[in-house]
Amino acid sequence: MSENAIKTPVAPLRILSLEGFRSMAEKVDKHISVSRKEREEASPDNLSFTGYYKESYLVDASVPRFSSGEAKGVINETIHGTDLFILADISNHNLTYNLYNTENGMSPDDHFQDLKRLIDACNGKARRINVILPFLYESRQDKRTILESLDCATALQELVQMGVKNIITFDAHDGRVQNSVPLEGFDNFYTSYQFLQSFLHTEDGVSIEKEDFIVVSPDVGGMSRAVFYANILGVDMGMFYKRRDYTVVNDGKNPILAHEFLGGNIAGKSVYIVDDMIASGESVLEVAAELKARKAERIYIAATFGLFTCGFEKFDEAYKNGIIDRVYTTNLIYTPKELIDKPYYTNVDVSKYLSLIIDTINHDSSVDDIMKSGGLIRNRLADYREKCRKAQ
Ligand SMILES: O=P(O)(O)OC[C@H]1O[C@@H](O)[C@H](O)[C@@H]1O
Repeated sequence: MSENAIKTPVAPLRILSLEGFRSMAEKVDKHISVSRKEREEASPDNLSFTGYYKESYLVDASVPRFSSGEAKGVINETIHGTDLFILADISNHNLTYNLYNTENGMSPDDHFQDLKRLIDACNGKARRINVILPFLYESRQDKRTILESLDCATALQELVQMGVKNIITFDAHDGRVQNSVPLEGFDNFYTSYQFLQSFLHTEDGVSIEKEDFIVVSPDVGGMSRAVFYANILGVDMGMFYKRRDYTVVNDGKNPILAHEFLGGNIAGKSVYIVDDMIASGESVLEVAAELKARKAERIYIAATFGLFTCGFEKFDEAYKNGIIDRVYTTNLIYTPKELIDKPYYTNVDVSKYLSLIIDTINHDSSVDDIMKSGGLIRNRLADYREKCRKAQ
């Protein structure tokens, strides 16, 4: 029996989603409802907790706006004494609001402000507030090296000052940003199991043996991620580093002169390029082209967050020219239908994992086991290898 089935929850669970993340919240809600129903039916005596199973845990809330662009957070039902999980996708650029009679696209700042409005609207009534920001707001502005704003740390501090007790995120650009809020909970989850599961299912039959498969990080920052995959798969890894012109600054960044490769032989191998995010796509596509020039066989790109800030044209082209074979990103952020429909795209569903995380934290159980996915991955890989062996 899982720890969650025997430990009383901190307080009744409720889930409040910002508008841009409702589809994920609905999926998560369903998973929790189903598992709690099963748990309650399986051991009715263990759960003397009223309202444990609910058809839905979602809270009715909204953020209406004035025509000036100002807004307010409104919660339309009681959340008194609850363990409230607020979900926000600050990257959802598909939403708009009326600003002086023009449709203004929602920016990460707008979403973050709405998140704070809804925390404010709770008016101290929830027993505990947990915030889930899968794509951590301002995660790439996580350190200060010049006279510049330290946006991620400041935002985390703001949440904590408003009473947030746990901040939950995924594949943070640099997890050390949690040091900015040392006295409250900060959990950074990885989705390696969900990625490999989806990859092995989609690329059924592809050889993942050392002589045929290699993991590559497109930059130094992503190296530990690639090392994890290479270790668990038992294959080699390589990495690129960006050679930059430090005398020039464009859009706040030093332009990249070249992607230099450090690693073994690529020729004839399938390459799994792993990264935290695809923003413009420049990094992964340049790296893919470099790998193809080194005679890579197939090229798979796996990134937790697919922002695609410059659209899909360059990816379409790369696919058409045989540079890339498939792109995997998760549903932890808004995924446009246009992307879902691409022949080279697979969306990795993380909703069940997120529901397990919420359920576990609501029970105040340790998240250690769900964070450490090594055992699960090993079992899945063993099954896959056995299947491939039999098929030979
Ligand atoms: O090259 P694009 O896609 O614009 O940017 C994404 C990359 O920039 C880095 O900060 C990320 O970690 C990722 O490697």
